[in-house]
Order: sequence, then C-alpha cells, then structure tokens
Amino acid sequence: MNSLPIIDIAPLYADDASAWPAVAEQIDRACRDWGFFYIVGHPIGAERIDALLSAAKSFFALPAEEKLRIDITQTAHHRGYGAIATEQLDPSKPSDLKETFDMGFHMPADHPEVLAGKPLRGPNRHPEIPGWEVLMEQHYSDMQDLAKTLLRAMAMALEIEHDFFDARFHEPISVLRMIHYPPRHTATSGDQQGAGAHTDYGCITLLYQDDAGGLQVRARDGEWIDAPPIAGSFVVNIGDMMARWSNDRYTSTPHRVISPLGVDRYSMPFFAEPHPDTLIDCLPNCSSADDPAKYTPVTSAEYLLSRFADTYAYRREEA
Ligand SMILES: O=C(O)CCC(=O)C(=O)O
Ligand SMILES: [Fe+2]
Repeated sequence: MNSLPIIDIAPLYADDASAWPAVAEQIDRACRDWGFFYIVGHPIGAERIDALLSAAKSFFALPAEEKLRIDITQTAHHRGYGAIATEQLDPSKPSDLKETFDMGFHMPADHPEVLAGKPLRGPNRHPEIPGWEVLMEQHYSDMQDLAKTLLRAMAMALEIEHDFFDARFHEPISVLRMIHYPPRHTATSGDQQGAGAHTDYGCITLLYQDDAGGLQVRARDGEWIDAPPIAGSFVVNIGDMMARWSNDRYTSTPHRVISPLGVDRYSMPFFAEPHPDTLIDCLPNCSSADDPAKYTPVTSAEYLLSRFADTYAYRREEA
C-alpha cells in the first residue's frame, strides 16, 4: 500500500442516498490510513480550472510593486498577496520559495463584524485583472459547496448527524489560495523548499495542483511518497482542526513541496474552516473511557490565528 487512494465521489451527487455509505466508508478508511486521498467525480470542470490557471499566471507575472498593492502583511484579516519567503512552514528550513494570493469569505467594510474588528473578517482584496473577481468569488463559493459535500460524507462515516458540519460552515473562515512556485535551481536554492514540511491548520484541504509534480506526503511509516498530479482530481487532506475535532480518529499528515527543477509550478488549495466562533470540541462518538478527549476545546478563529502566528514572521510580531 504505497499510493494514495482515489475516491470517486460522484455518488454523493446522486438523488439516491443509498449510494452514499459506500463512499463514506472509503473516505473513512482513507482518513484513518493516510489522512490524504484524491477525489474524482466532483463537479468542478476543466474549463474552470483552465480559467483559474490562466488568471494565476497573469497575476503572478505582474511587477512586484503591482502585486504588493494588496500585500497580505499589511492586513489583519489575511487577504491578498504574500511575496516569496513570507511564510516559513518548516522552522528547521529556510523560508518557503513560493508566492501566494489568499482570499476568504467576503464581508464588506461596513459589516457589523468588520466594524467591530472581529479577527479574520473583512473584504477580499483582489488585483485589477479583468474577470478576476467574479471568477474567484464564484470558485470560492463552489469549493465551499464541494467541501460541505465531503464533510457530509465524513459526518456519515463518523456516525454523527449528516448536517453537523453544514450547520457550522456558514460564513466560514475558509481560505482559497493560489500559489506560484518559481523554478528551483540546484546551484542557488540550497535546501530552500517550495513548501516546508507541515500539517494543515483547518478541517479539510482540497488541493488542485498543475502537472509539474513535487507534492510529497509522509506515510504513516515515515516514508515520503510522491502525490503525483492526476488530471481532473483534487487532493484532499485532513487538517489539525479535524484531528482535534475527531480526537485523532482522523489525523493530519505532514506534506511538503519540492519544487521541480527548472519549471514553474502552480497550485490552488482550498482550506475549509468553520465559522470563527465554532467550538472545536471532541465530537460525539470520538472519545470513550479508554480514549478520553485529548485536546482542550478552542474556537476555530483562535486556533487558526495561533497557527498563522507560527508560520508568518509578521504575525509573530503582532501576537
Ligand atoms: O502546493 C501544494 O501542492 C501544496 C501546498 C500546501 O501544502 C499548503 O499550502 O498547505
Ligand atoms: Fe499544506
């Protein structure tokens, strides 16, 4: 067993719910054995992916001063452009060789939560590229729906109410991110990685990666294996909030990106995280007298902010 499972989730979109348990069971197995799997049979089409890739290429090709007009380090609510080396996912390595664009659930500046200074709430900050904003806002909403569909199957696997997660993912703090990994050159990159080894912070991550390759996952036996691109798929993985929620029935799995030599790489993770006030407390059925709850309950926003502070130097200073 040395390659990640590939799960066809098309039955989750059928009216006939009798096909759901078989998919939920495959997801449950994959979450326990790997914390990582591929999904196919989802509704995000190739045309959408092509449009996003071409938008990503146009954005990252802009001059630095243009991108820095929406500098993420100048925001408290985590939106906009992160230049190369803004993040250090593995503290034992140099900062990551990647640049990023982040957006979240849009709340206008005059929304009461924004006026009250609620953490992670605020307007998205989009670049001035024709068609960008409409494309990205639509994609955010579609990825949120896809995440909810998967979470419904996970709820079934965890034997809790099917809408348990749905109810907690309204006005979420999910993040849609575009990443550009510039080519690595052996002579100059040293041991700087595209993305240092890390586990994700949220509940589940749904990742599109282009065909360049470079994503690696640490299997339960400690061996790093490739998670190669599979056309039409998303790579799904468990994040630390879900590990906490499920009391480690589903654990998060370390992964990293070794940027390919001499080629650019583009990827787009969607990090699904619930409403900021959601309490991440051991789920029903996930603890017992022999296996008591391991984690202190924490809200979704508190947890995410603490992880940002570990990853971003500018947030460390703020914290
Ligand atoms: O770019 C990738 O393939 C993975 C990125 C990643 O792991 C992350 O942003 O958390
Ligand atoms: Fe990740």
